[in-house]
Amino acid sequence: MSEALIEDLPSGPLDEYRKQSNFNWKSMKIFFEEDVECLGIKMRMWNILSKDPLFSRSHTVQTTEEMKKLAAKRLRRYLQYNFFPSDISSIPYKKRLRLMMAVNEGLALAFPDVSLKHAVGVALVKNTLATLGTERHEHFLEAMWDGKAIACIALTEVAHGSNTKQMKTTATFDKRTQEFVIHTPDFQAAKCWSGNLGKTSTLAILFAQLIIDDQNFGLHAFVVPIRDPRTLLPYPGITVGDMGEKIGFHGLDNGFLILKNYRIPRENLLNRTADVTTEGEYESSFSEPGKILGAALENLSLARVGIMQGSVNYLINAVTIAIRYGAVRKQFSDNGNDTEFSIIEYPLHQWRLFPHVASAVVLKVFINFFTQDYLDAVELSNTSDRLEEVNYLVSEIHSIICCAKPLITWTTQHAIQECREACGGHGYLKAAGLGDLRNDHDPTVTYEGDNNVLQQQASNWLLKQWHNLSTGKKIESPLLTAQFLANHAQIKKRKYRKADDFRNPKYIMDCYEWLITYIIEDTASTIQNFLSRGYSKFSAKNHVQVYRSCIMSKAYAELNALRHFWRKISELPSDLRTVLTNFGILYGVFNIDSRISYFYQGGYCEGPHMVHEVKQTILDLCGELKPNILGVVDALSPPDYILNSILGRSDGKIYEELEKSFFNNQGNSDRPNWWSEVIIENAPDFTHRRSKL
Ligand SMILES: Cc1cc2nc3c(=O)[nH]c(=O)nc-3n(C[C@H](O)[C@H](O)[C@H](O)COP(=O)(O)OP(=O)(O)OC[C@H]3O[C@@H](n4cnc5c(N)ncnc54)[C@H](O)[C@@H]3O)c2cc1C
Repeated sequence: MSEALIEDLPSGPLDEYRKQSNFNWKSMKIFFEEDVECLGIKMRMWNILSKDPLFSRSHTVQTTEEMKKLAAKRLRRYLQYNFFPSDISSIPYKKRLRLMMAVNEGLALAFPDVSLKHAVGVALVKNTLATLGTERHEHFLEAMWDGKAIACIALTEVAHGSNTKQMKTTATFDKRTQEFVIHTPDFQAAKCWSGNLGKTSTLAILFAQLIIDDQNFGLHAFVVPIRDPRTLLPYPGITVGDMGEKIGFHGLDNGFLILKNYRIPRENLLNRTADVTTEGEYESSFSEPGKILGAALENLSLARVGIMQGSVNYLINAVTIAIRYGAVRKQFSDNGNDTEFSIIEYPLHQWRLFPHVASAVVLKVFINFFTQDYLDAVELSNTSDRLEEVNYLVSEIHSIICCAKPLITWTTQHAIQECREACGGHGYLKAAGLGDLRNDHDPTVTYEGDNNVLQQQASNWLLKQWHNLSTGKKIESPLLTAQFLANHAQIKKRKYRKADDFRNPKYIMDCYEWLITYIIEDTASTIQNFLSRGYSKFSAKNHVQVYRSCIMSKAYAELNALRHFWRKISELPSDLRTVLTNFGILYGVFNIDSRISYFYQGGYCEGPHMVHEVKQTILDLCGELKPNILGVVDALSPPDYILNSILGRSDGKIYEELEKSFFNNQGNSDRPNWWSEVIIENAPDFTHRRSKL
């Protein structure tokens, strides 16, 4: 991909700030996009969709029914387009998945409903079939590749979401007929929330407790036909429906499902890790059934990676809108002078927004490059017969994802709200785009694992490494994310000195290592304390979540993000590296500031100096980053068609767009046809009355 292929941005009110940046934004864009082929495929897709009336962008409010219909029609058209290379199914696994992710990312930016319908109904199901299924599921997989089936993932039940082990749907083997009998015992066991299930899916990948002769072998995945693909009517034995109005993602038909002794062939069990023979024998390639559940759910982490990619893109969209608006919007002047300042000139406005731009920069680079690590690990686990050997790697990847997804989605959630407020009243217009970003992004903190629950898995993994250390075993961290703990004795001795330099990335990383080591040790000893007082392990762990484990997970996620970031930007030419280094530092110090009390509590520092230095570094950096802020946002942002915000357009013509928005708003100046129902009798006509005074 050459810079020449990236179009220049239109001239306008943003020129003044654009001129101030001292690097080539197109070179930076190429760096952010990471993979030339992925960017090419996205650009081609955007270009085609922008010319298709079915994909025209609008700011009008539609009914939920209309939005569901539109999303379903768009999904069908999208599948017909087939944006993947024609040989996609024969491309090696890792490359294939990266390309599929790129297309999904591109779609999610503009059409999140369609993208989620595709992600859960096609991509995720394909991946589940490919990784948990075997050759006997090829016909399902082929149908998915050919766009002949829309499916759904049915895991969550009415009474259980996070605690998957307690799911009550059963799949009982009937040796006589060689079938599984799928059954929903009561309403609380009804499957719910499954995307596409409400109106459109014909197949479900359904998770149920596998029962043979009254023995429960745990949660397993089954392919379950739901609706007749020719009529979209449910098969007998199936009760299925839409869950109703939600607070966002209106085009997605989230559904519920109740099965009454519904029979499926034995072969519909996804049997890569465990099978049931014709004789009703349970055969597992694992010794412990618990690990089967782990393998099945690990497969779902692909969706978590997709969520992180999408979430960072939402963050980018939000900061793009707020920064461009802040550069054009002017309020107040000094000393009666008529020349007003752009609101981006105010230190308070910079402090509210620039750390979010820094998050967008760091997290974009992190997720790009972590995706590669993730795909390497998936490839290894899918190709190796000795699955237990990749256990360490999978566990580490799992823990990274379990804290990175909360970090990224919460960061974005908070940033969108700040960006909405930073655009003042106009930010509240639907046409500003921030409201849709906020509502559509919101469930990412819940689905594919509630953030608070996921974080516990990351902190448990860290505590396990700590336990290994203290019992003389080795740290199980092939990706080296926790290797620093081996140096804990030295790390704990670190103290803040006045000469310490927060502008030095290495020093920031030292702070993080100290923080995490301190919290892990404190958490582990507090758990021991609870255990010695008779608490169960479960209860003891629950009592260290607040102020300890949660913070440990967050800090570990930030450390991982920064590590990837420093490593990757070190390969850049110096102009780009210098600019991005400062964004990385701002990200680090801003987050250290929010945890500063731990540095005092743990004796890392005393007196006011450290906190003063941290805060001053943030303020100084905000001022220093201002000349480059627009350039960085331009490098991150998608094209206007995708951003679809009247406040965030690349030409900066916000007032022209607002005017169009006011006047193109259909019926805006019409008298409402219900006017006669609301007029007030004998209301005075002030054009005919004069004051008697
Ligand atoms: C838009 C959308 C799409 C979805 N799509 C699908 C889909 O396609 N397929 C599917 O199967 N599901 C889907 N889901 C469901 C989703 O995966 C679940 O909602 C999610 O896993 C959380 O489960 P839950 O709702 O039961 O929450 P719960 O587990 O009941 O959690 C409720 C609250 O309790 C807290 N909590 C729970 N346990 C603990 C604990 N041990 N310690 C402290 N706090 C705790 C959580 O942090 C959370 O805040 C979707 C959900 C949404 C909103």
